[in-house]
Amino acid sequence: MDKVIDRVLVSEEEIRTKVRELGEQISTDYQDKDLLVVGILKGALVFMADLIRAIRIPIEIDFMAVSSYGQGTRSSGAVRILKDLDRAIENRHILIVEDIVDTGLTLNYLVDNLKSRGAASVKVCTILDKPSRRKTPVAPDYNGFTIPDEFVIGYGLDYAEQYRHIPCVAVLKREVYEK
Ligand SMILES: O=P(O)(O)OC[C@H]1O[C@H](OP(=O)(O)OP(=O)(O)O)[C@H](O)[C@@H]1O
Ligand code: HPA
Ligand SMILES: [Mg+2]
Repeated sequence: MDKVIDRVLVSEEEIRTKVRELGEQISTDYQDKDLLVVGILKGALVFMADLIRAIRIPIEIDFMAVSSYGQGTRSSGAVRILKDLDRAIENRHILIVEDIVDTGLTLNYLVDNLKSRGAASVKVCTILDKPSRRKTPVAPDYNGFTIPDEFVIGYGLDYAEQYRHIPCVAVLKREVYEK
């Protein structure tokens, strides 16, 4: 992996500690509420698996798959639903789980989309936030780490569908995508 990793941005240990804190906070905020945790595939897979095990209240989970990045490092801006929720979400409290908020276009689309289905509330938990690249003013309700404007891989995040399995968050070497 040294061939593609420029440097580690967030270590496994830092992620572990942060996920525990986020799980505690969410458990407190949603106690006595009917919470549906919605993971956004594929990027959120790893974070979702860790986060739900740090939540101490009863929850249900579901998944959506959307794609806007395709093969590259730039968002196309057009969000496509590749897999939708299994059930209706009317009057339910929804927590969207994302790996990263970058331009915000994916999240903006998802929040509007789920609100329009009559959810009681729609909030967002992301492990990474890259606010310097926003094209639309959205902010996560829960955030693990604010990161600089660099393309990152690992902990679910890919470059051209690769490197999702790396257990930390690392900066991708520029020469990998500037060939
Ligand atoms: O804030 P944005 O600029 O919209 O970027 C964030 C989104 O882009 C990535 O998904 P992607 O479309 O690459 O699909 P993937 O999760 O399958 O990698 C990431 O997982 C977020 O969903
Ligand atoms: O930095 C990133 N890495 C991987 N996928 C992404 N999707 C948005 N930003 C990123
Ligand atoms: Mg991607």
